[in-house]
Amino acid sequence: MIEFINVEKRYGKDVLALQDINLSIEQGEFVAIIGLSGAGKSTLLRCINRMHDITGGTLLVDNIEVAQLKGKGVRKLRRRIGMIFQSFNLVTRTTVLKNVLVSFIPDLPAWRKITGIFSKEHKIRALTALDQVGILDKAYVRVDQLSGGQQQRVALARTIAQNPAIILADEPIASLDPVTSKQVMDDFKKINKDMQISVIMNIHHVEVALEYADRIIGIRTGEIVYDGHASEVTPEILDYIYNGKLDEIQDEFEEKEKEAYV
Ligand SMILES: Nc1ncnc2c1ncn2[C@@H]1O[C@H](COP(=O)(O)OP(=O)(O)OP(=O)(O)O)[C@@H](O)[C@H]1O
Repeated sequence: MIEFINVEKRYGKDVLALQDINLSIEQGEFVAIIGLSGAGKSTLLRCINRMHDITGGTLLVDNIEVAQLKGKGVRKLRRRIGMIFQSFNLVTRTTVLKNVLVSFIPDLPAWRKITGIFSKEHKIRALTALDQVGILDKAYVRVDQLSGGQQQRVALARTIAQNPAIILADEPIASLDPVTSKQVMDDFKKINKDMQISVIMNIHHVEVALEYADRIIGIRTGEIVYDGHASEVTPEILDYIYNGKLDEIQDEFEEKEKEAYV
């Protein structure tokens, strides 16, 4: 469970990125965070795994106060929390399997780290993760030979191979076309339902958020202005979250999607 209690995040003295954040996310939820650019979505996500430090309030992950953790504690926290980025963060010159195996490096004894020899168990876990996202047949293919959607699935396999309790996804489909986006979102949904992994996702595509997430959190200038079930989100609520600019944003995305097809 993730709990934000009166959380505040400032960057320097002047930028108040998050304020009065009170939130409780149970294990196994699929949550989409929506809001205008600059509203504070990434900041909220990145406070959970301590990529950013909060500057006020309390943030608990499974009853552990994240701000109190030191080196080893932070590493342990991050083993429980997978992170997926828009840009996939893969080593493209090497194989899919090697990219997934990389997630085991922190678990290896020193001699294995040096020789780069992974155990049979690690290989089985990596191949199982690839199977779970439907790209087992690509295990020995170089990443740079895959499509964007396939690369995002490799990133997802690398994350689930760690056996995380939570996956944070920061705009995971922003650089994908609509068809590929759907495949990747289906993977997230499957992983969430089958493995009970919590998924907390920042997403610009409102209609995708409403289709896939169970719960929507709307952020506007650093504050939560909506927190409820996806089925209860009305056009008025969206209008408020997006400060009346939703149509503008949708047009912009449609343009970008057209470009992705070219
Ligand atoms: N490292 C930083 N240093 C200073 N200000 C920052 C930093 N990161 C974010 N901010 C500011 O904090 C606010 C929230 O930014 P954040 O990136 O969390 O928004 P966002 O909703 O994720 O936006 P986007 O959708 O464009 O990614 C913005 O005003 C942003 O300029």
